[in-house]
Amino acid sequence: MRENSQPEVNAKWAGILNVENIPTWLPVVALALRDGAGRLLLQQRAADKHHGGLWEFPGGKVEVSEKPRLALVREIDEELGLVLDPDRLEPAGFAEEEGARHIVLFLYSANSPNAEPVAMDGQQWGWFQLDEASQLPLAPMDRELLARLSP
Ligand SMILES: Nc1nc2c([nH]c(=O)n2[C@H]2C[C@H](O)[C@@H](COP(=O)(O)OP(=O)(O)OP(=O)(O)O)O2)c(=O)[nH]1
Repeated sequence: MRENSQPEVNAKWAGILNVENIPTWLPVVALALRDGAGRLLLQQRAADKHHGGLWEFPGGKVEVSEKPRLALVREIDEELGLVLDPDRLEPAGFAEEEGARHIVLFLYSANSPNAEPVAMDGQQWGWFQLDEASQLPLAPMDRELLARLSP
């Protein structure tokens, strides 16, 4: 960028460049995976993490330069040993959480009648009908998204 002789103009550009370089929100992707009986796979967050002990859709943060659905394929492989086809992930809504970090959670859905998940991080997980899932202590965004899923 060419230096501008006016200091206030330089300061304005510096501000714009800062905004571009510092993310103001954290993109997270998660999966509403259903088995052959229409049950949802949910897992419990580790006690020492944000929303520790609460139940969530499996998934995680989207890394820089990673496309959302490929980030989800990576996370599901890492967490549950399941390899998904990115083309079979359907957008299923999103939710936002204000806080020290502003999180936007993008939910995708997929069906996998014969999935055999493995808890790669030793986390608790299970298949739940929608009414059973709503009885769990869920992370706030997950409760909101669960309510919007069709039966
Ligand atoms: N993966 C996932 N994360 C969720 C859900 N609901 C929800 O609030 N979150 C939050 C928890 C975390 O702050 C963030 C996702 O990060 P992550 O799953 O990679 O968790 P992490 O252990 O690396 O997170 P952290 O220790 O940095 O808090 O989104 C959900 O359904 N799935």
